[in-house]
Amino acid sequence: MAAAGEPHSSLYDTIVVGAGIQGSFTAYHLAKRGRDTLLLEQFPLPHSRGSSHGQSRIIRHAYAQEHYTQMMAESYGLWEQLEAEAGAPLYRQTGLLVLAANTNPEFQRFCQTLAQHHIPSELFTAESLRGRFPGIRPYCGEAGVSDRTAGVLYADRALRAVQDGFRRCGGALRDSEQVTDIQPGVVVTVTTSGGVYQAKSLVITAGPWANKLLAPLGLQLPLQTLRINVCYWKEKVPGAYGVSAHFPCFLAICDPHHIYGLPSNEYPGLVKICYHSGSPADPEERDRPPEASGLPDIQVLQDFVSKYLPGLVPEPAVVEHCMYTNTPDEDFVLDRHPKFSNIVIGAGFSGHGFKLAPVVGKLLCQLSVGEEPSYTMEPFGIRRFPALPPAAL
Ligand SMILES: Cc1cc2nc3c(=O)[nH]c(=O)nc-3n(C[C@H](O)[C@H](O)[C@H](O)COP(=O)(O)OP(=O)(O)OC[C@H]3O[C@@H](n4cnc5c(N)ncnc54)[C@H](O)[C@@H]3O)c2cc1C
Ligand SMILES: O=C(O)[C@@H]1CCCCN1
Repeated sequence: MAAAGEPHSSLYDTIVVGAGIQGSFTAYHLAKRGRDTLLLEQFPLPHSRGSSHGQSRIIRHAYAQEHYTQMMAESYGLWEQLEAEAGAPLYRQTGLLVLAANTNPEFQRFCQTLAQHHIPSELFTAESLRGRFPGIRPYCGEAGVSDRTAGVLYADRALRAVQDGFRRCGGALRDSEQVTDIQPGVVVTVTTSGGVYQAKSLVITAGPWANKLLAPLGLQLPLQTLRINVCYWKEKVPGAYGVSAHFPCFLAICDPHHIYGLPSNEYPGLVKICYHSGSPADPEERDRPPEASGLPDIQVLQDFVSKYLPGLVPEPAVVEHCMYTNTPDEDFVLDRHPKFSNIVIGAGFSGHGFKLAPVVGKLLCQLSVGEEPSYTMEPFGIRRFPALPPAAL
């Protein structure tokens, strides 16, 4: 292998830009198939500047959109396989409770998808919720549906495991190398802060930096990058909302944005509860306070916690930060560049892509080797966005 700064003497089969969970899983699948693969990451690993860091993520079959529930069947199997390879637990089953007014159409779609796919689940009324989950104070007319298969993924550990798996299959991972130029062609030439590399195909999985890399390639996707406040709330009685007390993950369908939570586990005595939106932010200046008055997300969460979860102190005890990269419909972008077919793009994971990364990585791998993808790619195509500047294509 060439040292940093020297040109690689041979041609890679594929270069993957961005070692978040999506790029790392793509590289893992490519290397497993024996492809000579280089995974490039701009920051030293591990880092907390993108979207894949932190202790925990929700994993669930439950989705209002059937295409994700379908993909999750395979994703669970691939997570198990990675767990066996890593020899360390990567997730813990806790169950998930979806909460909403029983007339809510999105809630009804969750119920339908769970039933159609025979996912073990249970329906709750406000009364039965109160009986089963004394830590929750449901309002009149509220309903719940559980997904018993859901749980928590240990995110940092999972990211490390997939990168280790990639290396074990012979893949090359170079961190602290920022991609600064991409020259398309039958052979793609990639220049980084540390060297120049060539490959037959390229996969761009750059998280909130996606549009920055795509601009010189004549493409701008309708992506919005948001700074998310990841809030942890103190239990009045330690463990009352914990995994050992069988408190589940939850997703409360609220207007305009959902609120979700994970039982206390990673930080003893603290429950993670977040707002499924944030303030627009450039990933280069993520923590700069927004100029106009930002989203009142923490206030909304405080109101929710005081009304709904009486066993928690209604003020966040710890706040961490993470980035969402949202598409207008919150479906992912998994497609080839419209002009350069050997450049594949994975972007816009809209705050729900971690659990699906094993399948996303497989699909991006299939696209880059020219194989028919295993799922319908209709929801994920670039052409669904009507406002793409035609000059770009
Ligand atoms: C607060 C929060 C909660 C979430 N909760 C859940 C959940 O419960 N369940 C779930 O399934 N999903 C969840 N998600 C979503 C999930 O974490 C993301 O969808 C996923 O991490 C996106 O991964 P990514 O690889 O696309 O992006 P990233 O992790 O940002 O990776 C992109 C990488 O590309 C690198 N890069 C960018 N530009 C360059 C360059 N020029 N050269 C080299 N490298 C470059 C970046 O440094 C970065 O490491 C959550 C996200 C957040 C923020
Ligand atoms: O992907 C998930 O399961 C969660 C749901 C709520 C928003 C954040 N992501």
